[in-house]
Amino acid sequence: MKLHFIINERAGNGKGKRVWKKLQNELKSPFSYHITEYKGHGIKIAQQIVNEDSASGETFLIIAIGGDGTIHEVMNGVREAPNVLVGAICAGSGNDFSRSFPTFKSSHEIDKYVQESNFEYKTNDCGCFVWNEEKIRFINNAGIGFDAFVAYTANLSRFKKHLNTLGLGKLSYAYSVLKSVFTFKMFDVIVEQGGQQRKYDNVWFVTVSNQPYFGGGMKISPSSIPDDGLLELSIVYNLSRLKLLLMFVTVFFGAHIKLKEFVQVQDEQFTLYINDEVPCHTDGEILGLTKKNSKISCMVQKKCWKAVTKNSNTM
Ligand SMILES: Nc1ncnc2c1ncn2[C@@H]1O[C@H](COP(=O)(O)OP(=O)(O)OP(=O)(O)O)[C@@H](O)[C@H]1O
Repeated sequence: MKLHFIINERAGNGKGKRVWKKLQNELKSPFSYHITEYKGHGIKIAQQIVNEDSASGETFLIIAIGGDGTIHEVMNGVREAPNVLVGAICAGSGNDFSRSFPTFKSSHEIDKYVQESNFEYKTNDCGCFVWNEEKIRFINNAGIGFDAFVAYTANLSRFKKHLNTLGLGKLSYAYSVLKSVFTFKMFDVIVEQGGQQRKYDNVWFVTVSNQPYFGGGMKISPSSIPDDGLLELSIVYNLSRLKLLLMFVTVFFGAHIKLKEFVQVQDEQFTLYINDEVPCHTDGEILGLTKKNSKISCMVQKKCWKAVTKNSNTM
């Protein structure tokens, strides 16, 4: 099996580089590797690998080394290519991918997986956000509002870099939540589902989930399963700033679902209508701001990618 690595050396404030350096020296299997040089580069590299290797008909493995953003880019480059398996070594700060999908932890695991003749994988769904007429895929979740605002604040934060340096990267999201609670402006949204429309006022965020976790371990959508052909849309609205802060404590345990200000619906597709400028993200990567009269379609893409799975006690 051909083995490719796509590495974001900057992920986790340099953890990507450290992880790759160690792995590179230890790997016994032949491999090719590609270092990302700018935001979005991971998509182009993955596309290029797929274009070059698909013709052979041979199965090949692409391993992303980085955080959720790097894995997100690799997935958007691979798309529905049938003979590609996707794996990851988590080297970011949030690493929500690793909470629902198996990841490699060592060169030994990778060597063992590649050498197996009967490599195991699981076919999963992903979500799609139609943004400016382009379909953007997400593996973990996509969101509009406060969670995107927090991701934006976290990505710009110098404090995040300091926390990463101290090995406390997971705290950076909590810090950004605290800061954003006092600055974020709530918005109104109309959700269309199954031909019915419902309006929500004073919304903090709308999150569409393919797996339970977001923001570095918060269990926003406990019932989400990445291969059930469905997405879960969660809305938090009409909540005071103080109660929102309390909610972010309960969300680590999934207890927030009992709040009357939390609504969740499940379906294959949703359409959102928004009239304000609100930040949006897919897998924590900022897409931009909605505009006046924005219409965002969101749908599941069933069983469209293959994730490496536990194999002979290796992972
Ligand atoms: N060479 C590079 N220079 C600057 N940005 C890069 C480079 N390579 C990748 N990126 C971008 O860095 C961003 C963050 O990457 P990633 O999400 O992997 O790490 P992280 O933010 O540390 O982890 P997490 O998302 O799990 O918190 C992504 O938007 C990615 O496109």
